[in-house]
Amino acid sequence: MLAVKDLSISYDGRTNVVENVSFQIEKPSIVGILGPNGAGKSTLIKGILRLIPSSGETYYNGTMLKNVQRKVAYVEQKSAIDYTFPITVRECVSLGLYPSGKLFKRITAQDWKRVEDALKKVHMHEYQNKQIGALSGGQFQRVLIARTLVQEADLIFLDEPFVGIDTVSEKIIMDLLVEFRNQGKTILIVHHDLGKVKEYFDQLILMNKQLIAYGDTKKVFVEDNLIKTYGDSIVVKGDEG
Ligand SMILES: Nc1ncnc2c1ncn2[C@@H]1O[C@H](COP(=O)(O)OP(=O)(O)OP(=O)(O)O)[C@@H](O)[C@H]1O
Repeated sequence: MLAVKDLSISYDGRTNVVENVSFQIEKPSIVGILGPNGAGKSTLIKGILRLIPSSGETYYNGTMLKNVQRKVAYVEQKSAIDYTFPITVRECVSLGLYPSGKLFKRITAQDWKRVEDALKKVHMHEYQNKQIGALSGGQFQRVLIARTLVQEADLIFLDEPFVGIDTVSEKIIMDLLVEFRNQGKTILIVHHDLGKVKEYFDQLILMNKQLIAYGDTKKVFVEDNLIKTYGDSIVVKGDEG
């Protein structure tokens, strides 16, 4: 279970961009984090992970999150990643073996087998010796998901993983995330395409600096909450399509 309590984050020490956010994810789920541009979605994830200073507390299965980092994976927004870094696909995935950054630990044959198996899962095995810079956006996102698989993370944070990627990659990733959820993992995804929300997410967190609503998608993804989150201009689609 993930519990976030009273999380507030400010970049300048004066104005909060995330304010007093509290929520709980009780069971293994695929959770969408939704809100307009600048709502603080990426900041919320970084604050939960303590990548930036935040006030408040975060627990995973009753333990403070910072004490279970081995079990937590984070795939940042594509725009924040340096594609020119000279590293092959299999080396990139192997970083998941030692998330604490012990780069020089010897990687055993068994470890490489795990890397290869993970690459097969995302249909990227034949690219394993290519440089990451040679991949398409969707292929690279699949490699990053393979890295979380190798890490054996139980709690996975993905920031806009489907932006600018092909539909084949999106389907491969989504199928794997469903498999992860069925194995007991929880995945939180910053997402902005409202069209696929009901299809993709078990639970939602709606926010606009403050939390608007959270819980089961069926209950939360309703017109009233969407207007509170996005404002009156939002066009809410009915169930017919
Ligand atoms: N490193 C930073 N320094 C200062 N301000 C920042 C920084 N990162 C984000 N902000 C500001 O914090 C607010 C929330 O940004 P954030 O990126 O978390 O929103 P978001 O909901 O993820 O937006 P988007 O959907 O556009 O990616 C915005 O006003 C943004 O300008």
